[in-house]
Amino acid sequence: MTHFDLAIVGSGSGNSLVTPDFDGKSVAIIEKGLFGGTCLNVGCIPTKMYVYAAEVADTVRDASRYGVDAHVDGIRWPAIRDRIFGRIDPISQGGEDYRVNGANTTAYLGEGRFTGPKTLTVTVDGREEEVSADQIVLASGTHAVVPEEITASGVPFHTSDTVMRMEQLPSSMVILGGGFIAAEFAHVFSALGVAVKIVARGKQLLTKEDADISAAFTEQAEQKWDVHLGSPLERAEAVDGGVELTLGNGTRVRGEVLLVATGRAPNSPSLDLDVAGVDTYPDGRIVVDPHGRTSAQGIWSLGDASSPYQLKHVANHEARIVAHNLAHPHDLHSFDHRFVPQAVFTHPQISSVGLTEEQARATGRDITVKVQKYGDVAFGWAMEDTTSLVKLIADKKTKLLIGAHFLGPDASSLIQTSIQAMSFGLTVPQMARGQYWIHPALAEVVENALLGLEFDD
Ligand SMILES: Cc1cc2nc3c(=O)[nH]c(=O)nc-3n(C[C@H](O)[C@H](O)[C@H](O)COP(=O)(O)OP(=O)(O)OC[C@H]3O[C@@H](n4cnc5c(N)ncnc54)[C@H](O)[C@@H]3O)c2cc1C
Ligand SMILES: NC(=O)c1ccc[n+]([C@@H]2O[C@H](COP(=O)([O-])OP(=O)(O)OC[C@H]3O[C@@H](n4cnc5c(N)ncnc54)[C@H](O)[C@@H]3O)[C@@H](O)[C@H]2O)c1
Repeated sequence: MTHFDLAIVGSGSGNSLVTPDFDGKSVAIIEKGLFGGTCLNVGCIPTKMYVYAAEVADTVRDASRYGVDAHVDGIRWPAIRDRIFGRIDPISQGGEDYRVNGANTTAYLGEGRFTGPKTLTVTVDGREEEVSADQIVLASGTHAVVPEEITASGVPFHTSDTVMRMEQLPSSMVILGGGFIAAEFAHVFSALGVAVKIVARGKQLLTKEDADISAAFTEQAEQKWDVHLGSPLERAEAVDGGVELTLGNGTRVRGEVLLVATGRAPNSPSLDLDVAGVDTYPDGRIVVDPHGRTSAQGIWSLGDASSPYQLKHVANHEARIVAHNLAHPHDLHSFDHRFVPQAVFTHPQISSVGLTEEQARATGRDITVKVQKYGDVAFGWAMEDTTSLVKLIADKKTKLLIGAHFLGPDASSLIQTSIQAMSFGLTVPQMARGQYWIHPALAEVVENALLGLEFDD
């Protein structure tokens, strides 16, 4: 058994816990998969690199609207794939090497599980190694969940872990799920020329978004993709040249390749947490207090493993808080989950922060709502935009923004002023008229939305 000052399970956000506070102390990093975790290897980073390529293709296809004639001559999938992973894989490998050869770090490249209250056994190349530590951080993330109808059927399928490394582009793809991953990959693969068919059990896509955003997105999606909503999956079969899904309403949806995007669940079951006295919620999420402490003394958790948000910026924030708390036990900082934004990098792009209109009304507050079209500001004219919108929701009494929702180009960037105002308590009048808005930038759509919110005085 080797004893450490700190042991970390998971090299995603967990990797950033090795701060200068641990110089001169011993740290074990336990990682069973690709070093750097989900975001770097199979999540945010490669998906957005594909999204960018998809947008280049869409821009070319759309060029004639502006009097610029152009067309896509071809999509070189291997070139796109190899460019993306040619950049990412060395970063992952470099991160691993850095920890393997670190002055105060020991990397255990295998699966860890608790075999005692502060003891983990890690299986490395079939060998069992015991690691104990004064403090342990569980940054163990989540994995893709695949419905039993798919696993039991034996049909071949991809998840987000594998689909980006396919050998060649299929002619068609069935995507099961109507959430973030489904929406992003539908955009990527359709822009790259694949016929996309979406099967989602909800009545709309992205049902957790504000109802206006979800409805507008679903309407646009139905114009581009073959979308099947509101009927559960009944069975899956391998057919000549691909996979066929049969839905509860009898519809059959067939594609060369199946991508399953039906949510992600915590990796906690494989950690034998009960041995260490670490409590979990029924969904497997590790229970933590606002400082990141689990129910077991000296064991902490952060990121997807324990957070209500499966988002990298939240995992990064929580890692910063836990890194501080590990070194400053008498000055504990707390997670700030007041205004957590999110963006779906699909087409059109979507972003949100705060309450949906439905949630805002449910609080009983007197609210004011403004929907502002991109097409009504100068830059929107330049873009010939007819479908993009901003929806702001404010509390009439406090004049504070309580929700912001964007659907359209640059949604993930345009929302930042709203996040900032909500985080720092700026009122709508302060935001709208207490600063300049560059003319004729697209951000004027936010300025106009703010000016459209109505207050009594
Ligand atoms: C396709 C996709 C796209 C995404 N895009 C975005 C995006 O654009 N923006 C965004 O904010 N978020 C995005 N996310 C979510 C984001 O990737 C996660 O929120 C983030 O990676 C969570 O970080 P983490 O450190 O908590 O967990 P992870 O990065 O998942 O790291 C956990 C690590 O722990 C390891 N591990 C688990 N159990 C054990 C064990 N027992 N022993 C040893 N090692 C173990 C795993 O192998 C993994 O490497 C995306 C996710 C996916 C799947
Ligand atoms: N841009 C981003 O920030 C980004 C991008 C991708 C993923 N993520 C994170 O990763 C998480 C996982 O993404 P996701 O799209 O897999 O999950 P999700 O929760 O966003 O969507 C899951 C979808 O699958 C459906 N579903 C669940 N079980 C099903 C079943 N048995 N049969 C049919 N449909 C079923 C749900 O109704 C839902 O539409 C997201 O919640 C998000 O936090 C973030």
